Amino acid sequence: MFKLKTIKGRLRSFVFAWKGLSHLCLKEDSFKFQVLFSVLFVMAGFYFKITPSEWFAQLGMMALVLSLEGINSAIEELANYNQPEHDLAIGKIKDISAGAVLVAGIFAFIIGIIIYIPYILALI
Ligand SMILES: Nc1ncnc2c1ncn2[C@@H]1O[C@H](COP(=O)(O)OP(=O)(O)OP(=O)(O)O)[C@@H](O)[C@H]1O
Repeated sequence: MFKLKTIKGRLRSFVFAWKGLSHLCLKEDSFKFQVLFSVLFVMAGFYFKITPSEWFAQLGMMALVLSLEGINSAIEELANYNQPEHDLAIGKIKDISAGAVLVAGIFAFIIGIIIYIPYILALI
C-alpha cells in the first residue's frame, strides 16, 4: 500500500511539473507558437468534424510535438546554464535537440495533410 509520504511526494512532483508547464506556456516563444498551432488544428478538427481515429492521430502528434518542444527547451536551458559562451559542442547539442522536434513536426505536417486535404477538397 502507498504510504502517505509517498503520495505527498508524488503530489509535490506533480506541482513542480505544473510549474514547468506554466514556464513553457508563459516564457518559451517556440512552445507558445506550437500551442497556437495546436489550438488552430483543434478548431479545424471541430469545424470539419473529423472522425475519432483522425482525432486520435491529431492529438497524438500534438502531444508528441509539444512534449519534444518542452524537452528541447529544457536542453537549451541546461546548455546555456553550463556554457554561456560560444561553444561548438553546445551548438551541436542544441541543433540535434531542435532536429528531433523537426522530425516530429514533419510527421505532424504529413498527418495534417492526410487528414485535412480530403475535407478541403470536398469544400471546393
Ligand atoms: N553557446 C552556443 N555555442 C555555439 N552555438 C550556439 C550556442 N548557442 C546557440 N548556438 C547556435 O544557435 C542556434 C540557436 O540557439 P538558441 O539557443 O537561440 O536556440 P533557438 O532555437 O533559437 O531558441 P528558442 O527555441 O528559445 O527560440 C543553436 O541551434 C546553435 O546552432
